[in-house]
Amino acid sequence: MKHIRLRRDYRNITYLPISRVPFVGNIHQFDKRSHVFSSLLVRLAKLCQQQQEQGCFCLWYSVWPMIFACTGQNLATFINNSKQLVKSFDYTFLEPWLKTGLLTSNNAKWRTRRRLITPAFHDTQLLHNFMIIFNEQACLFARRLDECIRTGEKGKAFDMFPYISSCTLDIIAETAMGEHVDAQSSEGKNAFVTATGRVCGIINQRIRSPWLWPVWIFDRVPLGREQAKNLKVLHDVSRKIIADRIATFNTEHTNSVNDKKGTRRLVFLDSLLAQMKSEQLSLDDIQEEVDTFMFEGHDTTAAAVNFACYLIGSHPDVQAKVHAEMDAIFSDDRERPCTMDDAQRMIYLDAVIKESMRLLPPVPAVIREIQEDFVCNGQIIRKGTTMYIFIYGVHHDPNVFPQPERFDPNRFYESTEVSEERSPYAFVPFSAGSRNCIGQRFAQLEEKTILSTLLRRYTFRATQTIDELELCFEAVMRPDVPIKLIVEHRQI
Ligand code: HEM
Repeated sequence: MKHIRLRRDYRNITYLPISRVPFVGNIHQFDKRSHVFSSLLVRLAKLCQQQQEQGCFCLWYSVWPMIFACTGQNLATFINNSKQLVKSFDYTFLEPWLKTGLLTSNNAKWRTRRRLITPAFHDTQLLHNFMIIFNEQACLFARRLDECIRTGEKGKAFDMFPYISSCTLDIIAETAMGEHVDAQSSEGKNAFVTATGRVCGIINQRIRSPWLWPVWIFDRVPLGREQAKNLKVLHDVSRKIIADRIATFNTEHTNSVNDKKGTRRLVFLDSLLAQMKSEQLSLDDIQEEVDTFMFEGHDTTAAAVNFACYLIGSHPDVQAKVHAEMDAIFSDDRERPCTMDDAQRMIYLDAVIKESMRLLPPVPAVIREIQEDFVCNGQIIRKGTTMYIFIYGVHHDPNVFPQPERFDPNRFYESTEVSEERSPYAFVPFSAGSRNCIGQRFAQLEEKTILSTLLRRYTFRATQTIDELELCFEAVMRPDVPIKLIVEHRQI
């Protein structure tokens, strides 16, 4: 009965030109190949932006409806609604690793945690420490690229992603836990680094494979056992680091706060430990938040930097402008660390980063479970429905971004009337509302530091078109075909 009522309620948004089979829904059209399924979503988003007022489409996972919101206008009606902040079933796949940390928790627990953790992301002393870490790791990354250019065949294209990913992993491990995991120097020999990469891969694979969703099946198959083995490595490491930090916290904490040249840099973990007593956080509570930062703060920024390098490398005119901005800020100094002031002066690079995240958003969708009936642009959405905030679709709405497939940083650079009139929900790479990304400022500073370090030294040349990348909408967007860039030293 419930299904019949839902079918009636959603009939206006299910007319799209793909057929639905009773009790199967659209499952038969969900291609196993992630990039093929992703391009179906892109096609449907385009159609509903052209033809519909509601700006959303519905796919049926058997008898369960999944609604994809594809315009900023329909996000506005529910993204800020305090009753619609609950994450969907999909996030339970993260729980074996993150338990119920900030990303996966809901309701009262999420509210308390968000209140506790937010100040750490606005702490100037912490951000200052983080800038030092960003710079150290970005320089190490540049040295690795130098080596690559020196030893590789000159002018040969290669995949930069593994280098970028090790850099962002080193950064998040040091800023979250104060720990050097040496992803950039250990060449895959560090068990923690290997386990992080493997667990992220397994989670994505499980999301794509419905037969692995039931816990009682997943725990018994080789993939589930492999995840458990790798998670043990991750949990053992983060638990030991936290325990060690607690043991020395009381004595060293005062030094670090009072003396900026203290022996140890304050990191997120210290901020949580400081609240441990007053807010009665347990060791488990702290561990789930540290693990959450490790997950959310590593792959997302790596994808963002990778896509930005690719798009810069595909547009020589844009690259020339970024180079000119770098020269204006740093003149010909390739080594000076990037400061907060420098980052603020990178106005064009800022527009390039934003336009990259519009065209290729690192998180292509976020998913909520509707908690009570509500009306969105005249369309009733029922309690229990899975609602996708389809960030990729929203960013490609031609009514807001004319010629949406064109990479044009001027959309964010020149403050035109159009951009001022744009809805705040038309560009949401970090989601929006009270459940947005807590690490947004951190990520922007990290990206600017890494990109300015690279763009002072190198020129990128892309060798593929966007279509050739075969984009896959997973928890973090990834190209199915690795992005290959030619990296050369800049001629001064
Ligand atoms: C370019 C990089 C990043 C992008 C594009 C990004 C994007 C997002 C998005 C879209 C969400 C909403 C997720 C959802 O509702 O399911 C989110 C949440 C979150 N992000 Fe990020 N993120 C980035 C970097 C970071 C970093 C560096 C950190 C930590 C240091 C971080 C920590 C978090 C956390 C903890 C949440 C959950 C917030 C909550 O539910 O209250 N993110 N991020």
